[in-house]
Amino acid sequence: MSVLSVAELTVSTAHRALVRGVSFEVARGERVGLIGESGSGKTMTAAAVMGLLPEGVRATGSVRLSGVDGDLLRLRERELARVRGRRMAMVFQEPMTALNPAMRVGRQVAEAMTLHRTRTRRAAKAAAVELLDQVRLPDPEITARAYPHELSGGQRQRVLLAMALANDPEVLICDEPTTALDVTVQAKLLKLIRAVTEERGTALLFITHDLAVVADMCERVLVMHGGRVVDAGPLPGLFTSPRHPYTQGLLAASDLEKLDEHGKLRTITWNGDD
Ligand SMILES: Nc1ncnc2c1ncn2[C@@H]1O[C@H](COP(=O)(O)OP(=O)(O)OP(=O)(O)O)[C@@H](O)[C@H]1O
Repeated sequence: MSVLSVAELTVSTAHRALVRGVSFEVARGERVGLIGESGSGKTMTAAAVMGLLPEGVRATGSVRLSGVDGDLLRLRERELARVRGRRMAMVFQEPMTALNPAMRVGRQVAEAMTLHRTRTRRAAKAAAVELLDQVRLPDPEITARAYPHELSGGQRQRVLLAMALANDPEVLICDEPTTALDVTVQAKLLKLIRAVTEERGTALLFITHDLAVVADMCERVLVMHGGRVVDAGPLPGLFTSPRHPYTQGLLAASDLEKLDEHGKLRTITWNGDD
């Protein structure tokens, strides 16, 4: 059963279309990758789903989330605010802009819960420490009292992941969550995202331009080009025997020789072994 259903999504400014007629479904607990070159419309697709489009950019079509009546694109901001962060949540590329620099991280995680009234203030405080532990932050009680600037980039991304998971959303959207991190930190965070979504049965829409990452993370992939989904299919099949010329080109520009026997791309190495 699909938990997220996007149909004929078009996102445009007054002058041009940025996303054109995109349709896809994500099943409960499924991990779906959204790939394509820079500017292909991945972020705009996610922003439309989350109702976070920038000023002057509008969406048409429909976005449905299981358990929510009606089309998210037609909900009022107040109604949408009840869904966002509760039933679906997002982790962005740059954690510093998503965190409040003047608030201790434990409190920010707790507020994600009290805002939606899923926990009382006292319960949220304890749950925040537990969440920081679940995203494998060291000394969670101490980390909870830290300010964002006191943490490393990888640790801040873990805090954002904890906030995103705070209300146990059905859908988690990650937009290039590891791009700003170095390779070993990136690998650990990816493993964590995979583990926590698997444990909770959270559906994942994972945006990246890195084919190796999507091959490791996702069960299915959508390929975007020029605002459209030009190819889609299960992994590793779509990468081991790509049919669409655009997907073939993306793979040729990556490192196809490094496909291993399971069809996984191996462009990322962790000290030579994984
Ligand atoms: N605030 C905005 N107003 C108008 N157009 C925008 C805005 N932000 C991005 N765009 C345009 O929308 C198109 C799609 O951009 P989008 O960010 O969705 O691509 P992307 O595939 O996520 O790329 P990247 O991998 O670089 O993030 C691009 O042509 C971009 O220039």
